[in-house]
Amino acid sequence: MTSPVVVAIDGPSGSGKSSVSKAVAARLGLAYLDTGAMYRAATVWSMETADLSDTVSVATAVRAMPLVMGLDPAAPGVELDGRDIAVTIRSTEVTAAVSKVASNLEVRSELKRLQREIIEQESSSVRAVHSGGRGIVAEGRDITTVVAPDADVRVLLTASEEARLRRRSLEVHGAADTEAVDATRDQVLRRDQDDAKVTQFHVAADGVVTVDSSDLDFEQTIDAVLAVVTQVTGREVAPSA
Ligand SMILES: Nc1ncnc2c1ncn2[C@@H]1O[C@H](COP(=O)(O)OP(=O)(O)OP(=O)(O)O)[C@@H](O)[C@H]1O
Ligand SMILES: Nc1ccn([C@H]2C[C@H](O)[C@@H](COP(=O)(O)O)O2)c(=O)n1
Repeated sequence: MTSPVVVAIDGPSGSGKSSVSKAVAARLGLAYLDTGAMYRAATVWSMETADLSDTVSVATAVRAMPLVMGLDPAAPGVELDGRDIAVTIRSTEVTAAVSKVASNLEVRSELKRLQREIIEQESSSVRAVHSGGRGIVAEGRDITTVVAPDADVRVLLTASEEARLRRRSLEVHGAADTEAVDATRDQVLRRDQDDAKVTQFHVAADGVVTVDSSDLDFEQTIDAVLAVVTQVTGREVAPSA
């Protein structure tokens, strides 16, 4: 049995955090936590049950939010009050509003508490005895610095603005021409600007390893992150099938 490992990955929008973290978790047999999905779920819940312009009302709502995070990297569901909201949280409306909710410091404090609880649970040695020594890959904007600064492996996944806009544009519009890229700027660059007021994800903190994926394809980026895991923990990763 290998001991549990915690891998923390931060980075700006479109750098590949979610897709790369999921693949890394699957390759290592670890759980996967998408903390951005938690802020998005908090936004959905606040839209439904609070006044978005009132920070106290939003914080009160989020403290009572009936959220269940799925941790399977192959199917990481998000359940709110018994409803599957995996699609809803990716809507344009939620994406446009999420930075406002994420800048509410009381919301951040509550979600940090929940995130630490999940990371602790997935990496406790008690659980490891039963699960063959799991662990977790947690990704977001403040995991390496605030939520899990003591994680075994800490990675800042970056990419140039151009690469991030192109990737998001291809994903959302199926094209990366000027018009499609321009339509993507708000959800990538404006959001980063707003998010950077409360979190620091552009520069690696001390001890955090930067992986720049600007000139790497998806598979090369996964391999680069796995190489950091091996380098830091000594854990060998089996080649993909
Ligand atoms: N190295 C890469 N090369 C090419 N495309 C990539 C690479 N990494 C990720 N992608 C693609 O870029 C898009 C954005 O990736 P992803 O959603 O994982 O980014 P993210 O950092 O989680 O973004 P956000 O924080 O906005 O949710 C996806 O379509 C993904 O498949
Ligand atoms: N640890 C985190 C994770 C996410 N956020 C905020 C910033 C984003 O705008 C929003 C959604 O994240 P995404 O799904 O795009 O990765 O949540 C944060 O502040 N801290």
